[in-house]
Amino acid sequence: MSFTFNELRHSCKDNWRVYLHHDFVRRLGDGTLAPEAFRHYLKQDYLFLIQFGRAFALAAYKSPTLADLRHAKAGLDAIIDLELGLHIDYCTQWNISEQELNELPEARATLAYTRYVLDTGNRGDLLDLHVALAPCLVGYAELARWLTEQPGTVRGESNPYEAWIAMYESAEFQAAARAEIAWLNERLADVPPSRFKQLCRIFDDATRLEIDFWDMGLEQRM
Ligand SMILES: Cc1ncc(CN)c(N)n1
Repeated sequence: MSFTFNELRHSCKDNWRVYLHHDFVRRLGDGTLAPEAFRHYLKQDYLFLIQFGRAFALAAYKSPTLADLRHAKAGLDAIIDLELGLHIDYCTQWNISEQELNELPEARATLAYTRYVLDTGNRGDLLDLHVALAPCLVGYAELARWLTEQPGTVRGESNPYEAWIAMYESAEFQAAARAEIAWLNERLADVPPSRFKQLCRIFDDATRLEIDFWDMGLEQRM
């Protein structure tokens, strides 16, 4: 029996839909998201991305081959250079200083999600870790594509969140997500059904933690 990423995604299709089509995402798309909710999300996402950078570094550490090591490095580059670069620019535009970012406490949703992924990677193997990382990379790439297809999505300068959407629909980010899916498809082809079931649990856990992250942003919770 051979499994694919699509089957993994399908195994938690209801939570996957809630994650991708969350109110936070819809409001980013039509430009109606409260600026304070976005600021709260931005600040927490900065902290999130730092921890995810550590998780991709853990993937590099756990990589047995040069190909795996290169794949982990590409994920780390996507987080550190592409996403965190934009975040820091964004924070400047939204008057959030570097000092404020460095003094921020982590919200519970940030702590729960990032430490779940790091713990899964520490106690499991490289496949467990990449499955825990997948909703982050693959999910944002998919939700950017979904947003661009929605008739209610406002593009251009009249949407204050235009640059955010553009970053996730960019060729570089979409390519990083496709590379993650290809890597997962190769590994999933060899796993037995009992192992696939464990991986579905990890994927669903990470997807639910993404939903909590949107909720945290929308309700500006700590
Ligand atoms: C919470 C969260 N999840 C995913 C991404 C996209 N890497 C992000 N920036 N933040």
